[in-house]
Amino acid sequence: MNAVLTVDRLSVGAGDTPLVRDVSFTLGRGERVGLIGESGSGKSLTALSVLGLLPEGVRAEGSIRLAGVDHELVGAGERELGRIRGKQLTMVFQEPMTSLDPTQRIGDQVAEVLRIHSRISRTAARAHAVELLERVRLPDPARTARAYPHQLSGGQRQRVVLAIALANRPAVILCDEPTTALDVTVQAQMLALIEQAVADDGSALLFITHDLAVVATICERVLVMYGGRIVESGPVADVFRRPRHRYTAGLLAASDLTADDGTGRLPTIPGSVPGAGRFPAGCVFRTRCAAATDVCAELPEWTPTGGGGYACWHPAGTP
Ligand SMILES: Nc1ncnc2c1ncn2[C@@H]1O[C@H](COP(=O)(O)OP(=O)(O)OP(=O)(O)O)[C@@H](O)[C@H]1O
Repeated sequence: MNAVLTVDRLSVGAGDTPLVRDVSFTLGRGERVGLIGESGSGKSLTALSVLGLLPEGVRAEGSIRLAGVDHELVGAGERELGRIRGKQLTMVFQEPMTSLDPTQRIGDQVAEVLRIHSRISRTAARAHAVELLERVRLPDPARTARAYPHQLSGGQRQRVVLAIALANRPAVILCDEPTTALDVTVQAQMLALIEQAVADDGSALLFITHDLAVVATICERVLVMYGGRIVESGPVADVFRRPRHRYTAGLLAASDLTADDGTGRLPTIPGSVPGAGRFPAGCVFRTRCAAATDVCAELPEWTPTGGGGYACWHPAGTP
């Protein structure tokens, strides 16, 4: 595999307290990897370490390397990191207003990230910004470009953040619960956009989420964190069907990654995998779901779950 991001023995701590321990993983070009784990297991600190955005008093050790960048990211200076952030490495957070400036028009904010990293005229950047807003399917992009963040819905704001993240065709996109605050339909549209964007640009995706259905929908590989460590990793289908770590099995059993019978309740499927508890024996996960409601209507196996994601399984042997 051609690794674009290599994290090697990353440890993060605050004073003497270890928070992330000995985490190693790679992301290949165009690869979509989920990072799951209970609250406080170290997912966000891992992603923030990659961006060099750890909070005051929290320090990283180990190695983080980005293909094409000849220096180490752990301990790199603000100047070096500033050249990489927003260009090769971008992040989409859960709450779009933490990323957007409430006093600046949307189009100017998108244009700014283009101009920081490449020498293009203000006019060209503005025109490209409108194209990017169109790419994330915002209605009337030229008008949206003139709007301020408070004039958009939460889902539209998150699309703007995605447009900013995609602006410079990054090598790696880190997403930290980007769809958690959105309603089910908007969440599905956002996932489809992210999937399409990484496919178009060949970016690697690290997707942090609590929602295992989202992982089954969008990711090929998954890393499971527990107590600051990666306790299990592998292709989504393998890890979800045959979890090896007790914690992963518990996480799957507690998840709502199961078929919805239309009642809004989430029944247990008979014949489920021991330990995981909810999947039909021999089921195969589809990881290239378009994540759109209309797809689910056409194909019953693409079933919306109560958690707002999509359980993308179908019986083994079906194409
Ligand atoms: N600034 C900080 N100082 C000290 N400890 C911190 C700091 N930020 C986070 N932590 C601790 O580090 C651990 C990992 O936090 P992190 O935010 O990475 O977890 P997470 O897996 O992303 O959780 P969540 O799913 O709730 O976002 C937690 O125990 C958290 O309390």
